[in-house]
Amino acid sequence: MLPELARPTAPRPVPLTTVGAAVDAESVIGGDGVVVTGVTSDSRRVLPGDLYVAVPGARVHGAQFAEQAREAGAAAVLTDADGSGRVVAAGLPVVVVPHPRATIAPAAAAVYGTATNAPTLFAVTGTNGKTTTTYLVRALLESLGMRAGLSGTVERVVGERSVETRHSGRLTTPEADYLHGLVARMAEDGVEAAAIEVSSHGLDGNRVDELPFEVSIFTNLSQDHLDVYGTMERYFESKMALFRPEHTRRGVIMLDGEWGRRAASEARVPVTTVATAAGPDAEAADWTVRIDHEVIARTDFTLVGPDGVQLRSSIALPGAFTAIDLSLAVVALVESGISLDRIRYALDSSDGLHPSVPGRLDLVSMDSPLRVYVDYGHTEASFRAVLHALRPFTPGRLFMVFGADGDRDRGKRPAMARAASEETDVVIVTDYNPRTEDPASIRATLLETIRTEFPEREVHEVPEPGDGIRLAIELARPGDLVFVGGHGHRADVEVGGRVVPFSARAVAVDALREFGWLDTPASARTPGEADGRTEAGERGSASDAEEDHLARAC
Ligand SMILES: CC(=O)N[C@H]1[C@@H](OP(=O)(O)OP(=O)(O)OC[C@H]2O[C@@H](n3ccc(=O)[nH]c3=O)[C@H](O)[C@@H]2O)O[C@H](CO)[C@@H](O)[C@@H]1O[C@H](C)C(=O)N[C@@H](C)C(=O)N[C@H](CCC(=O)O)C(=O)O
Ligand SMILES: Nc1ncnc2c1ncn2[C@@H]1O[C@H](COP(=O)(O)OP(=O)(O)OP(=O)(O)O)[C@@H](O)[C@H]1O
Repeated sequence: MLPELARPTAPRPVPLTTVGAAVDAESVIGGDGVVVTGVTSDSRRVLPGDLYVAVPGARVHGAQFAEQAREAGAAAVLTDADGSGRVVAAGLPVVVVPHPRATIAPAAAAVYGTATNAPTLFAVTGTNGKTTTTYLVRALLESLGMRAGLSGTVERVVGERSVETRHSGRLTTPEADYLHGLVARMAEDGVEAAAIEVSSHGLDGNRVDELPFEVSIFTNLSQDHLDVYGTMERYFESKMALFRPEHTRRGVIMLDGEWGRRAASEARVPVTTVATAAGPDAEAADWTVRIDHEVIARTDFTLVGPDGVQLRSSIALPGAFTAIDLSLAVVALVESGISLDRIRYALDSSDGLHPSVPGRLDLVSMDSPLRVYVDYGHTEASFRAVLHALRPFTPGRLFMVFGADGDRDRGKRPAMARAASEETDVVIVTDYNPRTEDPASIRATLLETIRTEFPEREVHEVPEPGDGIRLAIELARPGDLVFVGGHGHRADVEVGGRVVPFSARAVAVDALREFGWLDTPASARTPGEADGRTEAGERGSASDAEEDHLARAC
């Protein structure tokens, strides 16, 4: 059986006492002569020789799984005083610390050696554009002939190998033990640089501690996650933790808007700023982006930097925001020491960047005269950015099929409904990913805003998302465009706490065929196909161990 993707294949044994010193342990019980070769905070991922970090969580104390960890071959456990009794009872050596979650990263760094042996790491944070920008960083690196890695909402990638995030714990920013293991594997595999999505929850939960980011990108900030943070101020502060010397050497910040300006002034590391040339922050910025020409399949732009240096290029995606995301990626690479001339040469050689960003403004079929896009956006700002991008290329009606996340920031729902109503002609409200919430009440909130504030807007309520997508495609006429917001790359949704298979892309392709928009067999792209990679299995998928774990974890 192959090892997991988030583990080095040739781990080195590290004395438990060394780990104890790295985490400033209160005590190490029974650790003499014990060595560990890996670290995990999930008992279901334990491999022989591991240090299992038993974290007191919101739901359970990880020490409950000490026995299970021992049976899987754990060599020792790191936990707090509350958990240590159970570990001793399970017959394992124990390292005791006051706050186990905060010590996952230093323990993993000590075992995997990631503080000194890691690819050049780029972090991307912000409300919208993290996934997109990490894929653009990776595409740029690959266009320079560099071996690249990635970690984010869609997948974790080491060179040609990848594992989907839904099969590796589902978090955008995984736990620190996973990330350090992944970075160690990248280093072992000759990956030269990698892009990592950093969520605010990841920062709060110490998931990116001890990772030596070279450059961190701030894309933007708008309303999201207020169920957790309460105020935008606290949400902002959580993101700003990334821009401190303990996390990153430098920052690249999109200046446009109040939060961008504040991010630039409150960062505690040297920052380089980017702004749109037409915006009010252009004068103050180190780099500006000007949109030269937009067609639906391509956006041309000029990036102007210090001393007038210039890059004229294009991205094969619609929307000014995609050129902005690419500009941030270019500036981050320049800040890491890669010359702009080298980037220009690479982009000129391929006539701009042709990235594949799974589930972000994803055109479902090249062969259909009706354009249907599937997108992962689930905030007002992302709805507006994407719909503005599509509107100029829609001679007919713009349809939007969407719903809102359950168990997440309820306060953003009216603003999402407002954006959908203002920017489109026909709105179809469906369920999206209700999790444990009552889907009818989520729909009711969205519909109330639409019917009260936009009484003229054509609106349909269709609970089942597949039926909603089918209705849009059935009603559409030549010249219309259908935008499905929310599902993006996802292959499932959570309903009543159960994970149910659902692919908006697959439903859309079937509906295009059913209503006569596609005569030929579907040519729907799968994630990665457009950049030459194919299905997970062919491109070097997760190991059996990883898949097994994941099946159980889901
Ligand atoms: C609020 C939050 O972030 N919670 C995370 C946290 O949960 P928790 O503290 O409640 O942990 P717990 O379930 O009590 O378990 C305690 C410990 O026991 C371990 N355990 C548990 C069961 C078992 O059989 N064996 C075992 O070892 C767990 O791995 C954990 O270490 O630690 C868990 C283990 O890593 C995470 O799965 C969980 O994420 C939950 C599921 C979650 O939904 N998080 C979201 C909010 C999140 O982090 N989202 C951001 C993206 C946001 C965005 O931008 O959209 C992300 O980065 O993904
Ligand atoms: N710079 C940007 N500004 C606004 N919207 C953007 C920007 N970049 C991408 N988007 C759009 O925002 C939505 C989310 O994009 P993406 O998944 O890249 O962001 P994210 O930060 O990773 O979000 P999430 O954490 O929810 O996955 C998509 O609709 C995407 O097309």
